[in-house]
Amino acid sequence: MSATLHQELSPQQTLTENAPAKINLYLHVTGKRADGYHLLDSLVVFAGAGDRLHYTPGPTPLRLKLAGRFGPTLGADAAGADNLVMKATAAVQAACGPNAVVQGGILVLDKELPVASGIGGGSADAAAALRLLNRAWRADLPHATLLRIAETLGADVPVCLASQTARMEGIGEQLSTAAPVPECGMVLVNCGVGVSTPDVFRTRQGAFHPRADLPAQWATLQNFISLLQAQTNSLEEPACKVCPAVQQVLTELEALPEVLLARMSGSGATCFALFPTVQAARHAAARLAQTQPEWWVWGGEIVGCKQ
Ligand SMILES: C[C@@](CO)(OP(=O)(O)O)[C@H](O)COP(=O)(O)OP(=O)(O)OC[C@H]1O[C@@H](n2ccc(N)nc2=O)[C@H](O)[C@@H]1O
Ligand SMILES: Nc1ncnc2c1ncn2[C@@H]1O[C@H](COP(=O)(O)OP(=O)(O)O)[C@@H](O)[C@H]1O
Repeated sequence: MSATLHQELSPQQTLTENAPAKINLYLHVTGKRADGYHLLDSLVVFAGAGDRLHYTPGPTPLRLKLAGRFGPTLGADAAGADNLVMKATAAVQAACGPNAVVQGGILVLDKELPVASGIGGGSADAAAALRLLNRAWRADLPHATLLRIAETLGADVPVCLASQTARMEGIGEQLSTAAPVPECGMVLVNCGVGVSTPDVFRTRQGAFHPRADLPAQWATLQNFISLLQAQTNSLEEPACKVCPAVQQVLTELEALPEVLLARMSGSGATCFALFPTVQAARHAAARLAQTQPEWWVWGGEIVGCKQ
């Protein structure tokens, strides 16, 4: 957060929610609905990387300020009603009962995740706003109500609400529990080119991929990686056509020492790689950040790994 914003906030009153990046470890397009939306099957995890949303209650109206590395990318216009944070805020307000204490004040979004990049930053922000204002305004909306609101905000918002490893099907509304993934490290890389989700879905060709057969528990890290290697991201090939830099990112990730798997997340362009340890991932990220200083590179942990 910038020094100016810090001065506007009173730290004692400020509440904060993390908005972790969503990573699709595999993503199969399994079919297409009559309305043109594609059916998906995906194993979703959350990374230690993320945006942060801060809220300091105060007089109405409620304002949103953008900060962080990618705040300027989102643009000043994006601090209005179109921002998913403000849409989530309006939805919580509309659902509040008479005992809630709805206030104005200031929301500060520390935008640390690249925008329109396949890791659901906007969805994570919306989910963080739902959790944060439900708490701050003492709205006490049950999880089921928040989930219904989340579905109206975007296909990835429901899975971001709990921000825990989950299997995601339908267009994102069908969530089921998935076994915690074995402890490992992750690197995320974005080449700085925003990729349009509709363009990628339109470019996809060929047969649909089947629903994956997942075990109830992961026996070992090797077992986990082997199963992921047998899956794919159905959107990787079309994304490479829309944005050829994705292939370069994948090639660089595959060349890193100790890498176990490299793949694109969501509709791109962010790609991830898995490593045997968090330390190996951090070393690999530091190395890549040196050779590709223009890229956004992060290395660290997956949230909620099996210890
Ligand atoms: C692909 C995923 C996988 O997690 O991640 P991201 O790349 O966004 O991170 C999501 O399903 C993205 O869902 P969402 O973020 O809501 O997609 P939107 O941008 O609203 O969709 C834009 C357009 O893409 C197409 N679309 C989207 C989702 C889907 N399941 N089928 C589609 O055909 C539709 O043409 C839609 O109008
Ligand atoms: N808080 C937000 N953060 C990012 N994008 C937002 C936000 N609010 C609205 N948007 C819009 O949502 C679109 C998708 O953003 P994002 O969630 O980053 O994509 P993806 O799911 O592909 O990573 C952006 O192009 C942007 O215009």
